[in-house]
Amino acid sequence: MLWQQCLHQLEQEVPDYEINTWLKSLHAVEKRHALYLLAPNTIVLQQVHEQYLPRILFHSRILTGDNEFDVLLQIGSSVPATPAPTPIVAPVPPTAAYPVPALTNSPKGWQAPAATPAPVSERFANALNPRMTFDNFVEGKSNQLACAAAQQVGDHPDTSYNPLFIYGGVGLGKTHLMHAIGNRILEREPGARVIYVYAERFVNDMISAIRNSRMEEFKQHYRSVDALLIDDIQFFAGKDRSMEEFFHTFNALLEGHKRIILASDKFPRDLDGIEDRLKTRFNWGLTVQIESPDLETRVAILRKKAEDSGLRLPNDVSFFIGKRFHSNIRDLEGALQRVIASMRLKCITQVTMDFVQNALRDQLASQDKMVSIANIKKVVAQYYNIRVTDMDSKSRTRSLARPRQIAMALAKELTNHSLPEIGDDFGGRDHTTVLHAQRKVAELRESDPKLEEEYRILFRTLTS
Ligand SMILES: Nc1ncnc2c1ncn2[C@@H]1O[C@H](COP(=O)(O)OP(=O)(O)OP(=O)(O)O)[C@@H](O)[C@H]1O
Repeated sequence: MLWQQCLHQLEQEVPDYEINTWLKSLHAVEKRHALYLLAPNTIVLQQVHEQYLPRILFHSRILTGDNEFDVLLQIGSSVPATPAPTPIVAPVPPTAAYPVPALTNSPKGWQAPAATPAPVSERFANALNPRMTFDNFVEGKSNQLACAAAQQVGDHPDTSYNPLFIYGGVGLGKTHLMHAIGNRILEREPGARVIYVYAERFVNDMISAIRNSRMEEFKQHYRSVDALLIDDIQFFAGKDRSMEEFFHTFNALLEGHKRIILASDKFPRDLDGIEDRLKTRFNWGLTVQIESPDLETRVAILRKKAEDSGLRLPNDVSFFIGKRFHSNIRDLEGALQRVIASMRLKCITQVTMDFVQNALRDQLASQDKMVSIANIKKVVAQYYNIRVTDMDSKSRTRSLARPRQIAMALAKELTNHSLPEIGDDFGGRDHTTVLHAQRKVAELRESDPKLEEEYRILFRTLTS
């Protein structure tokens, strides 16, 4: 039960693929003021130890309210009958940005100093992820504006971009940018009170504050910050009391010239179930969108992430992965993580196309099902209100030829089929026709905003 609650908290801070790859492979046993986490092998043990242990310890102590609660990590499938006499792995020093209670090494294991109960406000606190910074955020056309605005807000306390509202589809970097802003503020003003929370956390904190008659403390906590960053604002939809409380928090912060940074999956006006007075306020500062990254940006992100993990990806491999995992960056990262995990398991140091195709076999198969040429033809035909058979016909009428060209360009961008294969699938056309279509569409996307918008809509429909 405790581990499930802990995982739930971690799911708000750690990408899904990391949760699935590392944390969900642990078997948890709670025993005598300790949580034993049993790892299936040394790779998982090492990764959990290096990356997540301070957070797990932090959440366990907050959740149990026991500042001496231990988390013990070991390999195996069962817990020894008596508690381990020495720490199974050495504690990781907590990072400054993440409020892990101070740890000391003791004969019993890891222990917090007995006389330092967590401040009550920590019950409401949530931390910034120090690994999400501007330095490791790769800029491209799709996120340039959002990134510039975020840097501005992080660098200048007196910015007029207040609130900064970032919106866009899943896994495109909104959360990363928010953490980067928070980390930048702390870098420049180490004493600043910066709080990052998911809207869900704000709501849960409020519910528990009401239940425990700590509403004043809750208000004080959220209204006394220098910067408040709230993610997934859409979660407030329909939660009237939370919206009311947030409305007052928002006003108090704005009046005090404190920074507010918000993120959501939609443009403020399109947020269903959110009060109008809030939507209007969301637009008072600057609203920026993050869009799906293009292939070059995906490849650049992939390379950066691989390099950060000490891996050099050959050109063909990075383009292959970048091309196949196109819908969002979280999936792209997931693919890379899977490749790295397979490499570690098989003790491989050089990555090849064959190895990657094998390591990602299941993911590629499900991608293939989603974005087949047949599906692209169907979706594009529906969108332009023409028949699917028109995609294969010889007609050169503009109303049919343009959608056909768009479908070919999408097939080139979203599938791994070669030009001749695509040509074949479009009524047996030559590969030069596909190449021409691809170039024409690229040119039109630059010069014709309407076509650019249509292309983006189709891209999103096919990849979401
Ligand atoms: N431009 C980028 N450069 C480097 N990493 C990125 C970039 N954009 C996103 N990422 C990474 O992709 C993952 C998903 O990003 P993030 O969690 O910020 O997405 P999100 O837009 O907040 O998604 P959701 O709405 O699902 O919460 C994170 O691990 C993040 O670090």
